[in-house]
Amino acid sequence: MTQLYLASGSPRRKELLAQTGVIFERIAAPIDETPLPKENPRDYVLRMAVEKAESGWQHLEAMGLALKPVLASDTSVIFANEILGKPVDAADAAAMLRKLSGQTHEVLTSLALKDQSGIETRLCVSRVTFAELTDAQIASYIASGEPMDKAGAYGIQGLGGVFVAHLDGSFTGVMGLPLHDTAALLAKHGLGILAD
Ligand SMILES: Cc1cn([C@H]2C[C@H](O)[C@@H](COP(=O)(O)OP(=O)(O)OP(=O)(O)O)O2)c(=O)[nH]c1=O
Repeated sequence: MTQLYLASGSPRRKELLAQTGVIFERIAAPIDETPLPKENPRDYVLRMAVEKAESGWQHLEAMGLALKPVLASDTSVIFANEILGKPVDAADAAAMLRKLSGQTHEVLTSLALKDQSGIETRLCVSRVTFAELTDAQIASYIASGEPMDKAGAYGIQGLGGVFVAHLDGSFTGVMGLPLHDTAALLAKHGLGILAD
């Protein structure tokens, strides 16, 4: 029986949550992902997860589904205090990858768990250092199609992993769902993943 709803359309989040063995269903959680003027990146990613979880909860209520906890998450790449979301086109992806080349950036992944008692959040912060990328490498990476639906225009779990010279943080967090933080949050709400 379903223990949890995942308010996400991300195939990465589905795959990562499935690794825990929790029995879940995915639900829609449409929100407006536009940052507020001068919004701090940490505030932004936390607000996105909260809005996705609230939207998912409303969807459950509207569909008459059982009110089980709703988990949502958001991933943004932050470089020089700028929020790099998903690229809008190939030129945008190339511009993002040129910025990240040879530099260290932060990947922020937020979690929000909504249930009848309220909503709880967590923030996972990772630091990722990219190797220097040539224009030819950037062009061939974009031609692979991998960057387009990913924050910061790369996927650490795919071909983009070859750009990552160093990671200080959570691999699963960078990929879209930090499993250590997720397990801790779920355990607090009675959804233990491993026996204590
Ligand atoms: C940095 C990075 C991001 N990503 C992905 C994870 C997320 O799916 C995406 C960031 O976009 P998000 O807006 O966080 O998520 P989403 O729109 O894909 O899914 P939903 O809002 O429905 O949950 O970037 C990777 O897959 N690998 C990476 O290394």
